[in-house]
Amino acid sequence: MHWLTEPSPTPSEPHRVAAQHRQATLTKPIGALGYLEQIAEQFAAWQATDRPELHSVCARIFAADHGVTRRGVSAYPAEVTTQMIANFLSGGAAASVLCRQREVDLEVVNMGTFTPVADMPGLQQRSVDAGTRDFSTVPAMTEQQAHRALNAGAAVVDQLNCQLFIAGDMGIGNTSSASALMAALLGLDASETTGRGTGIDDERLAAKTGLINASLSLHSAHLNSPMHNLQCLGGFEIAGIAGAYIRAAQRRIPSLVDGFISSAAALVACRINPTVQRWLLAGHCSAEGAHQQLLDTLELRPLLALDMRLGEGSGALTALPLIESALALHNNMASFAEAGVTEEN
Ligand SMILES: Cc1cc2ncn([C@H]3O[C@H](COP(=O)(O)O)[C@@H](O)[C@H]3O)c2cc1C
Ligand SMILES: O=C(O)c1cccnc1
Repeated sequence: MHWLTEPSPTPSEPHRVAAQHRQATLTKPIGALGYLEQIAEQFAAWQATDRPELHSVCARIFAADHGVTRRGVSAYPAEVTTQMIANFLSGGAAASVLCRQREVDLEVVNMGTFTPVADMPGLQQRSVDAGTRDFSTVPAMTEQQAHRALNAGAAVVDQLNCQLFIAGDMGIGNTSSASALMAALLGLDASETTGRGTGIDDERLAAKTGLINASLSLHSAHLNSPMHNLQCLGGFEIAGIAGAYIRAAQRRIPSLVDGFISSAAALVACRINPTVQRWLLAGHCSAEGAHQQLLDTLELRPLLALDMRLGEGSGALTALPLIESALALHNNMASFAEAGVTEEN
């Protein structure tokens, strides 16, 4: 069997049940901590313990350039991708600040930019090619490139030693790729999956939507499997993130999914290997309009909805304190018996 389709382990149902029983003994009305209780129970199942803890979180930002940027689909020029790689590593990007604040280990993975990026501490060079090709005229990648990008994502996760993985994305133009993938995989019109990304106006949004629909028609004969969708419409960073989610699930490492782009990568991952879904948790719902539907399809409930639309892992990193609170409550609250509080009638 190819590694991509190796099933991930099943999270421990007995430990989920044990954690549910513990929640029922804590000094609060039954269920009163709402979704925070289910998060603690989910971590119990993932870690196969009734007292789950979270000490080590790793974030990896996958960066790549997109040929489709030459069609004016983004409010920003493609060179921002490489400029932001330096900004992540010098500590000035949103993701850098949030990682510092929460003591999250951060590295950037160069999956393939138009211009080479010099080595820097914290940068992994895993370039597949100098950016993808323009998917509005040709397939974004060859099948071999798609596999190389998926393998690179897996290799990143193979090096990790952590209890929770966060993937971030950086790639000017990548909302076009994500929207095209979502439309192709869910059989939707691009008008249902396409948004403003970095903030394009109405006119450019209409052009972006039209371009994606035309691209779906162009590649229609080939859009017949998750791999072929990824190859025709994907980005190297999206493929890297998909490969990372698959390998993380296989290694029993849960992934906290970020925004629209990483969710599109999660959809690709789950279509390649449906057992990945049980190792995913959604950090937030992005302001990119189609994200909620994507999360519904993935059966993931976002922890936050703050109108963020940045990517980089920023939404997932912002949600991290809620997970820490869920686990602290689960582990440290007193039971009715310990506190001498009378239980329900
Ligand atoms: C300075 C800057 C920092 C970013 N960090 C993430 N993105 C986000 O915006 C891009 C996607 O939007 P579009 O498809 O419209 O280009 C991606 O790079 C994504 O990571 C950024 C964008 C900019 C401009
Ligand atoms: O939700 C995201 O990941 C997103 C949305 C807009 C631009 N960049 C990223």
